[in-house]
Amino acid sequence: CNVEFYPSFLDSIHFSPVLLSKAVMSSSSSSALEMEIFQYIDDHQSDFIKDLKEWVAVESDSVQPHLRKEVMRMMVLAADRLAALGATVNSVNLGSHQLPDGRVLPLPSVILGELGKDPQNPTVCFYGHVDVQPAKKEDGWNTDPYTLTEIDGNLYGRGATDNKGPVLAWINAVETFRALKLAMPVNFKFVIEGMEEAGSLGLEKLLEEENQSFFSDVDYIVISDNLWLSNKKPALTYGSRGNACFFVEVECGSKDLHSGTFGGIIHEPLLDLIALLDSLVDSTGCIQIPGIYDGVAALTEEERKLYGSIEFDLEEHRNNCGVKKFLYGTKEEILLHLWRYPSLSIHGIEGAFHEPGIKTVIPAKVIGKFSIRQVPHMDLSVVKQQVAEHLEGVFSKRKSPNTLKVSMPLGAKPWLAGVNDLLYKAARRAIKTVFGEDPDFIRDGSTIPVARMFQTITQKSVMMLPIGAADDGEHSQNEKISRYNYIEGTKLFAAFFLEISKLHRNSHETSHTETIN
Ligand SMILES: C[C@H](N)C(=O)N[C@@H](Cc1c[nH]cn1)C(=O)O
Ligand SMILES: [Zn+2]
Ligand SMILES: [Zn+2]
Repeated sequence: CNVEFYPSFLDSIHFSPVLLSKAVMSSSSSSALEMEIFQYIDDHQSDFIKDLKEWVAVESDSVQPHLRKEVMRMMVLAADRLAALGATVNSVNLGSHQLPDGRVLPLPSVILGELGKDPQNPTVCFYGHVDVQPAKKEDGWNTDPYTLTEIDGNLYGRGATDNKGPVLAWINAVETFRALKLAMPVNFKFVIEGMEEAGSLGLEKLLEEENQSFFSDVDYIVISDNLWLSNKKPALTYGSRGNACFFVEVECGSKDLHSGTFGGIIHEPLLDLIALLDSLVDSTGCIQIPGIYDGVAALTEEERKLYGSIEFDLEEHRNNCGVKKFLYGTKEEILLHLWRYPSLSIHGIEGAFHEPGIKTVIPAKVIGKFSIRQVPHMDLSVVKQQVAEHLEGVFSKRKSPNTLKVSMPLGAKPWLAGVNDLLYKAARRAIKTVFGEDPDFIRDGSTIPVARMFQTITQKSVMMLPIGAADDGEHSQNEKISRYNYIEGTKLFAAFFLEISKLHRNSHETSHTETIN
C-alpha cells in the first residue's frame, strides 16, 4: 500500500508555516492591559468552572434520538448565556430530519449571536458546538460523565473539551472585557450548533442563506474544536480531514432466529457482514477498496520536509492512546497517516447481540458502521461509488441470498487553509504572550464539517485555535480539559482579541495610506 505514488497536488496550498515562524516576530511580555485581563480571569476561575459544570450536566448527546430534547435544552442555555453577555441572539429553526428507521426528529436551532458593531473593529466570528458524543458511566468512566469532577487539576466530564469548555472559554473572554468595562477590541459573531457530532445537519443550508447577511461583515472565522498535537505545547491548526460515514446492512428475514434450530442451514447476516467488514482494510492499515487512494494528493518533497520539522513525541502520543504499538514507526509516517492520507475505521454493528452473557440468537438484520476520513483531493461521490462497488463485489462472491444495502448517510469534506494572513499571525502572537512559546502549526485528523463549509461559502479566512491538550480524550472515556488549559485558553482568546484588533487596524491604516498616496 504505497500511498505516495498518486497525482500531484500542493498547488492549492499557499502556505509555509516554517517561513511564517521565521518572519513573524512577537513579544512574550504582557502589556498592562493584558495583565489586568489575565488577573481578572485568574480571580474568576471558580465562576468559569461553575458554568462549565452546569453545561456538562446537560446530556446533550446529538447521536441518540431519545436525548434530542436535552440538546434542545442545551441550546436554550447557550442562547441565554450569550444574551446575558449582551449579545443579540437569533435561534434559527432548522426544521426536522428523518432517521434511517423513518422516524422524524426536530433539529436543534442554530444560534447566531452578535455583539458590537464598531466600524473601526474587525468582526470575528466564533464557531462552537454544545452537543456531545454519547457517554455512560458503564463505558468505563471513573466518574459520572455528566458531573464535572476535578481530579489533580483535570476537569472530567463529557463535553469538557469537546466542545463546551472551549465555547465557554470564548464567552468568558468576552465577559472579561465587559466586566472590566474595557472597550471591545473586536465585534463578535457567534455560530453555536447542536448537531456537530451527528454531522452538522442543516448547517450548510443556513450558512448559504446567511452568507449575504449575517456573514457579510465578518472578517475572520475562528473555530476552537480540536486539540493540540502534544499534551503541553499549544498549536494552531490549518487543516482537517473530512469524513464519509457508511452503513452496510445485511438482512435475511423479518425475525431473529434460534441458532440451534436454524444455525448451519442458513446464510447468517452477521457472517456476511463480518466478511464484508473484513474486506475493507488489511492488517497494515491499508484500505482495500480499489481506487480509494487515486484521488489522494501526492506528497511533495517540500511537504515531507515540513513533517520532519514538526515536534511530535511518539511515546507521549502512544501513552495518550493507551495502545502497545502504532502501525507506523516514525513520526513522519504517523503524522502523514493522521493528517493527509485517508483512514478507514469500523465503529460498530447495530443489531448484533452485544450485552454481557450469552444469547444463542441469529440476528435477522445487522448494520455495520464504518467511516473513511477524507483528504485533499478525494471526491465524496467517487468514494461512495467505490465503496458500494467493492462491497457489492465481495457480497456477490459469497452467493448469499440475503439482501445488502449500502448507504452513505454523512459526507464531510476536508479543509486546508493558507496561514499567511493576519488571523494566524494574531493567534501566534497571543499564544506567545500567554504560553511563552510559539505554537506548532498542525493539521488535524478529525473532522469539523463546518470548517470547509465556512471556507467555501463565505470565502473568509478560517482558523482553528485549539485550547485542549492531546490527552483530553475526545469521544473517549474520561474526557477532560485541564483547569490550566481552560483558564489559560480563556486568556489566549482575550489576548487574541487584542492582537487581531491591532493587526487589523494597522493593516487598514496602511492600505488607507497607500490609497491616499
Ligand atoms: C473534531 C471534532 N471535535 C469532532 O469530534 N468531530 C467529529 C465529527 C464527525 C465526523 N464524522 C461524523 N462526525 C469527528 O471528527 O468524528
Ligand atoms: Zn467537537
Ligand atoms: Zn467530537
